[in-house]
Amino acid sequence: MSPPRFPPQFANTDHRQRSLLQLRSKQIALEKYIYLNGLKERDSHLFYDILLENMQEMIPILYTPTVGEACVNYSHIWRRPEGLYVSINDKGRIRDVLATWPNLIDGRIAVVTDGSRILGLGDLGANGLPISIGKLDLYIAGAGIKPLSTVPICLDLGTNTQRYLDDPLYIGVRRPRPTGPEMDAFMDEFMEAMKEVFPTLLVQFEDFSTDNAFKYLDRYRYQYRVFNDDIQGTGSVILSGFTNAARLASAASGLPPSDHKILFFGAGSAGIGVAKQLLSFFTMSGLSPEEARSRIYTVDSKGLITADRKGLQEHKKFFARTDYNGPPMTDLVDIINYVKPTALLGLSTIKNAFSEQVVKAMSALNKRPVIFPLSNPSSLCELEYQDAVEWTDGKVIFASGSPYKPLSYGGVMHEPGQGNNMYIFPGIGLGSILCKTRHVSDAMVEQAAIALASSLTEDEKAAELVYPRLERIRDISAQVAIAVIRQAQKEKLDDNAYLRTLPDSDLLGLIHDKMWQPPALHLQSFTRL
Ligand SMILES: NC(=O)C1=CN([C@@H]2O[C@H](COP(=O)(O)OP(=O)(O)OC[C@H]3O[C@@H](n4cnc5c(N)ncnc54)[C@H](OP(=O)(O)O)[C@@H]3O)[C@@H](O)[C@H]2O)C=CC1
Ligand SMILES: CC(=O)C(=O)O
Ligand SMILES: [Mg+2]
Repeated sequence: MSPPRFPPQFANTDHRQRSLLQLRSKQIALEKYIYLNGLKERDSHLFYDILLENMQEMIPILYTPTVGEACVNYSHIWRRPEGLYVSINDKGRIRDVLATWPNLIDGRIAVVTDGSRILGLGDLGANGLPISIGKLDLYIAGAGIKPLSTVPICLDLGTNTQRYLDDPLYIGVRRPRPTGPEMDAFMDEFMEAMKEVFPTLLVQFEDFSTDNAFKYLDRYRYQYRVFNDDIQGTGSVILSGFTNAARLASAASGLPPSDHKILFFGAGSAGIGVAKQLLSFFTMSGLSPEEARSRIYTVDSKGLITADRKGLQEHKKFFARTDYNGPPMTDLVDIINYVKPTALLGLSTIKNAFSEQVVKAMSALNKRPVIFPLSNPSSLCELEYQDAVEWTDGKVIFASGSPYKPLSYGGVMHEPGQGNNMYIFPGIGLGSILCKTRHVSDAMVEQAAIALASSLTEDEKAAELVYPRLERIRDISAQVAIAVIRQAQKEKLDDNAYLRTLPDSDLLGLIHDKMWQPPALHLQSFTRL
């Protein structure tokens, strides 16, 4: 049978517009996600073509916030296999399961989640796969990684979420999650098998629950080419945004950078990962490591974290305060009035935790308070942008994990920042792949942050942005990638001698040349429809 024919008057631009029109005709965000997912299957080049042209519109669908909804409902909206599931029942033959992936030779980057903490939505089990897919779409769109070289993986290890175990359509293994030695043995076999099957692959750990996020990063970071996006990627992106925010705040207050004080609301993998990375803001401002640590305060569900608290988890100990000996301090306004922070960062998953009283307390202490409600998706964000602007009379320096739209207040347009690791991981991945680094070092992550912070254009600085505009993400990823490559070379972690011979301008050119572009659309590609 001959393939279906298309009317001769069909033109590529029509097809782009038709797809966009169909997308825009859907009123519900999850329906837009399902539509785009189908388009990717029918014609992936067209999908990436319109993604690159319409990032502001499409990234919030493919990534946070809508990807959160897609994950929560994944078993119900599932259409087709689109990633690799490695199940706890595959223990003993994980290598064979990985070897079923169709593009073994091309595999360069895998995003691996175990679904145990998807965004702030909790344990979604096997429904977590769309987060790996969404992150990899950002690698493709944001850093020009070839689609065929990306490997989305969800470890299907069970779930402790009863409603999924009870759901007849749940696509994952119906059992509680493994713990301790059983989980460790699975992860050891998985990582070993990944190295065997995909020898040059970079692994990005994504959305593991906090205990396992820290544990497996420590366990594998010098053994394999691996990094944890929630700890290191988020640390890097917030170091960058905070550096720019502190400059604006200091310009208003006259406060030297080293006098900033940061209060973290939320002390999980993201909160502590960011806090550790922000130490270098203070050390770069001239403080000793110990002085830097003293500028950071952390709060969890029990209040201000102090060293005298019984049973304090390991990852919270480093920032636990030894200079407060009073009764537990649990009210955020009290904590703010005690600490007197210049910046309040939310990584707590608690919607609207930054109430009007909280924001006004920050405003009373600071001419320009830095407030970053970073929890994802938007339904869990600690503070709406509109409230932040109104309650600070337009003075807030703001970045959130999920996107908000610019708004007008007091006759002036205000533009929020998006403090999301999506500005960092594509460049870290691209740089790591190109220079064939053996590991992703802390200094590489730090250099990525510095490159991102310095990437603002004059126009973006004039608009008082703390992050660049999303349309420039490929340029930004290229700058981040250069910084990552140069640092890997400095530490002799790289294995691509040619890149060492290139001056920065040529290296930048090479990076741009390596970025994948969707091929020019032509009608033949539609015969699959
Ligand atoms: N913007 C970005 O790029 C990124 C954002 N995130 C977001 O950060 C959030 C947190 O992620 P992660 O650290 O892994 O998650 P965790 O669940 O490990 O951490 C949440 C933290 O918030 C604390 N918390 C919970 N309830 C309260 C409360 N009522 N008052 C004060 N603190 C509270 C928890 O306290 P306790 O320890 O006592 O339970 C814990 O320390 C998620 O929403 C995630 O989407 C993550 C990565 C990147
Ligand atoms: C952005 C991200 O990685 C998270 O919210 O987990
Ligand atoms: Mg994450």
